[in-house]
Amino acid sequence: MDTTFLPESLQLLVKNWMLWNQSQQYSVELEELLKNRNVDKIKTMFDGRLSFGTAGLRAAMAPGFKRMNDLVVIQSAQGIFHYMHSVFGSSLNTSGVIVGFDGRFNSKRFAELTSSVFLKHSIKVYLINEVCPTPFVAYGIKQYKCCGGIMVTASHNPKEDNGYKVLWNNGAQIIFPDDKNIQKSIIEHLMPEDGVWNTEEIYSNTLLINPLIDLQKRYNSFIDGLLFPNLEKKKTNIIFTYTPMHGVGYPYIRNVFESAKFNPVIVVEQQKDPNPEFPTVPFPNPEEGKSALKLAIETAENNGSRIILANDPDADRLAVAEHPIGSEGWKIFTGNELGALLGWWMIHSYKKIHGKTNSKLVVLSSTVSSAILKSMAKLEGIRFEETLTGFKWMGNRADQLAAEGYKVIYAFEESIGYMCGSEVLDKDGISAAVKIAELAIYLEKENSTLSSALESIYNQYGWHLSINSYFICNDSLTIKKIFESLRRVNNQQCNYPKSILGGRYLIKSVRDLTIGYDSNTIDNKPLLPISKSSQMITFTFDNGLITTLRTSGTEPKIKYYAELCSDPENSSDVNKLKCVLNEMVEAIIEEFLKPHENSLIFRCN
Ligand SMILES: O=P([O-])(O)O[C@H]1O[C@H](COP(=O)(O)O)[C@@H](O)[C@H](O)[C@H]1O
Ligand SMILES: [Mg+2]
Repeated sequence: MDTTFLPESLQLLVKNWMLWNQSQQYSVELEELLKNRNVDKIKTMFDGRLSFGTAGLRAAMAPGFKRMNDLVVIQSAQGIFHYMHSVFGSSLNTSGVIVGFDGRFNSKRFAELTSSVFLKHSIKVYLINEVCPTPFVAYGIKQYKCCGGIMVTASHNPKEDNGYKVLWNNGAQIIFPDDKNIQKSIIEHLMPEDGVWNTEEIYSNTLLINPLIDLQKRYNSFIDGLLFPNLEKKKTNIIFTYTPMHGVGYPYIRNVFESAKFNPVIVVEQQKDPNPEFPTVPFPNPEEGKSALKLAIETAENNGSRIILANDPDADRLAVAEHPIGSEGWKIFTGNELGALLGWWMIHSYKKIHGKTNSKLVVLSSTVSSAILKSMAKLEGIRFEETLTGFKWMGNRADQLAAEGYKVIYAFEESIGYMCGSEVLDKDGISAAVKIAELAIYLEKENSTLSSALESIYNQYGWHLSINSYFICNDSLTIKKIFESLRRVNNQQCNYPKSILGGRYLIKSVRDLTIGYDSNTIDNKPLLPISKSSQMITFTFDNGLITTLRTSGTEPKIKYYAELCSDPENSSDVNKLKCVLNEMVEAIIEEFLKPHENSLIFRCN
């Protein structure tokens, strides 16, 4: 193949990739690109390497070192193996690793290649040999005392993408310094080792174990321990409709509901089996609301069901919709609202089982999530902590807190991610579905619903109104320009905006986690870790509104989050609060992000 038209450094990268790659599919794609002499595209695919973002490695499946493909998977697995070996030594052989995969194109193949790399080094591999939820890998690490785990998934991303979540021996996703050390180790082990391409051999290797049946049993007993005592779950008029969104969830939900003695769910027939084409949804992301839940709503209405449970395709997130009796339509709970409901229920369940709360209990949420959990914790005498975005932060913090003698009973993030208990140190859409179904049944017995329980929670702990959304932006220069225009650096000093709407709402403080500045701390250093490779600025206004603008670590998006809270004692004027929130969010978008000027792509629903 002719590569001479490429700049020399890029030529070398493409040649190396061709030399090491043995996958027919990706060579054909590369040939096509070379034939078309698409230098810019080739540069974006080859120049650099995939790095660990909010949830591991994630990219489109295509040739190149910056894309997901067989070679990049082998290189990543080799990097992980060698780093793990340097940390755990020979105990890695016996403790081993656990590997899972979702139902996307190539996921199984990537999991087999990963297993092959470890088996070549005589490391025990627990390969979950059916598509499985991401939380099963997190749970399995702790159960089998593995040195780590890998889940091949791109969760809710478009069908062209795939990804690689890497978890450490504590059962949480990797963070600094392990992510940086693995990245370094990958670069030191780029050449595929002998025999790793031959995935057929893995199935005759005695070090390969399929733990699924045993793992499922153990997981069911974990769920048993989470259940609210003495709640008769079969005696209910509630029928739950469930969709796994063409992903992995259905057999697992069916199994867990049966073992926890719920009535079976009604499943959305068209979406019940894994399908990498995600044919019935524009985006396989239950966070998208109505557009993603259309078929679930139809199924529910045809079956007299008034509650929908939806997992994202790797079943680590949960969306819920309710059609309260007598109301006009469906209420799709936001991630924050569901966070409040589950938080309240986890605390309430704890009190029911143990009599009362204590100061060693902790709840966690990410810094872009609603402060409702913080407000609840304060009134309930429980410790609260916030972390950066993504469960890798909450999982690891929960682990540290456990080592300090605390008990983390719940963690959540606004992007419909929930961790009930701390046996799974990651978000888990299956246990969250069980807990929310249980709450709905409990409330039914009290003549209440999820929607009215939410209202009571806000009346008790203060109203917390939030608006979160995003713009799509595929151009990194535009993103840079937007955030630079917010910093307006002059003489090495940042000049962040001081107000919006011509001074109507004043900004009280600014935290910039990209450059490591916080106007609120004595030394101006933020309390949370900084990340130079992603953008994230938080503004706090003098009326209490907190807004964060950040770039996604999993998709080409600029996300914005805003919340305005009322005092628990003074929550009467909710409508006024809503108007102020809407007005401010509109102004923040127009003045800070300038979507038209910057050609940002609006969300489609
Ligand atoms: O895109 P980002 O960086 O905002 O990240 C998004 O996706 C992450 C991974 O979710 P999943 O594991 O289901 O893909 C979430 O942890 C995060 O809260 C969410 O904002
Ligand atoms: Mg997911």
